[in-house]
Amino acid sequence: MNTHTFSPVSLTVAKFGGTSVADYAAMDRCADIILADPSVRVVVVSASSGVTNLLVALSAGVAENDKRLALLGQIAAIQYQILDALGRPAEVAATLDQLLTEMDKHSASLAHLPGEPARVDALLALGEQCSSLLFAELLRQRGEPARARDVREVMRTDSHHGRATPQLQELAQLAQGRWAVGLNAERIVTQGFIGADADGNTTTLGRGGSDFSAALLAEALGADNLAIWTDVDGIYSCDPRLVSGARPIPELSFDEAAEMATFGAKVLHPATILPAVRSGCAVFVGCSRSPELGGTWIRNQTELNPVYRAVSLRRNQTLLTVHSLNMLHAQGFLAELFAILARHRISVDLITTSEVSVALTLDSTGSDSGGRELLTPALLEELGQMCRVEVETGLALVAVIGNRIATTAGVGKRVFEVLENHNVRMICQGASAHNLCFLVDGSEVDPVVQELHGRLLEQV
Ligand SMILES: Nc1ncnc2c1ncn2[C@@H]1O[C@H](COP(=O)(O)OP(=O)(O)O)[C@@H](O)[C@H]1O
Ligand SMILES: N[C@@H](CC(=O)OP(=O)(O)O)C(=O)O
Repeated sequence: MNTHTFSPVSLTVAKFGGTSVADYAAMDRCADIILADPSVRVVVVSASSGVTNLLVALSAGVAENDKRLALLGQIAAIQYQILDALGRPAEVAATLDQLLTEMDKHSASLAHLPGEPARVDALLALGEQCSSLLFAELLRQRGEPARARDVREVMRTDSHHGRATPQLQELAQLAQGRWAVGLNAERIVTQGFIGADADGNTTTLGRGGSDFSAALLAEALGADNLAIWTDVDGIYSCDPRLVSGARPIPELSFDEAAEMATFGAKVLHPATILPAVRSGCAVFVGCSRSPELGGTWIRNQTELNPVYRAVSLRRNQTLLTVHSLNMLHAQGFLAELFAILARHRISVDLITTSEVSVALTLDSTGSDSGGRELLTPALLEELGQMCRVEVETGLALVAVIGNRIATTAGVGKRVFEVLENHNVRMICQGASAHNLCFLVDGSEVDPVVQELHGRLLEQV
């Protein structure tokens, strides 16, 4: 990242993801980045890599005590590696032990009452509490005034455990009142992913939610820049783990980045862009292991606006199709359908309609399973009273992202040539200038994406 672009009075919120704080060496590299940039006053960390997954496994209720203790042991080993490298300072060691004891207590309780939402959130939140505690100590040992502060002091949410909604006004008031004043004196290290409701109960924002937390804090504090430090040197034209010809994109518009995140570019949580757009904060994505490689800047406007920018994919998609002859020439059917979905807190993602059926995918942001769990028996029963319902799982959503997609001749032909031998289950095109997307069977998606990327983005 070019540190010279920041004036001394500007404010950057920097977020470091799980791999960036995976162990002591990784955390130490993050400290280099922070110390090189005086504008970074708020540091948001995720749990060390692997810890949230282990906590999720515990939250499902591990009844066999040996197995439960083994999972706790794996978490403790990750945290103690860092604590040991820090020389086991007594106060930090004592606080870490308290957090690990809480993990033990909550996981023991969930072994008998699996999935209890408030307790699950209390358990999941402990990963970020451990990493922020250790990272603040590391910064202090590097000679930098820094304090771990509990994000629940400011990150007010509703009480919807597992997928809480931030309360923006309260968050802004609390962040301005409690954090803004002291920012020049010491850097704040805080937790992504977690928040608290008005009664002080711990909540979480959904899997991968630390980017979102950092964007919300940047907005609440009026930051100039939000830096997302991760394990890739920017946002690529496709997931580099899947497509070897994918290339980093130096500059993206907010619109393009939002589409990419929504349609599966895991490097950015889908909700990250909106707070940045609202507050006019520029977003940088770079690699904490190799900051010298630069990264992607996301801004309101970009110099280049190519038709084809990227291909994204989302696995594990669920398609809900509702059929009813009552829909024929009727008024209000869709309104009723959406009212039911809204009552069950389901946000519709893609939608296509015919005279007698509606097919839709679910917004599965923050879900590990593509939103399958959102289709509760109560919802299906209510829908079943007004129409015939079909649920298909195991699909994958592919999105071609760029500019003027809906108004450029030949886009459909180039995309669908690749799909000649595949069954396309649903197509959405036309509503957005920035994407064309379709569903295919999950087992076919890798070659489809590789070939599409090759044709649209690798051929000159
Ligand atoms: N278009 C893309 N550009 C870059 N990375 C992508 C893209 N799509 C998916 N990814 C994946 O996102 C990963 C980084 O996201 P994530 O693992 O959530 O990071 P962190 O733990 O830092 O939050 C990368 O390792 C990469 O495999
Ligand atoms: N630790 C949380 C939140 C998060 O955003 O993590 P990461 O930044 O490593 O994706 C999770 O794994 O869901």
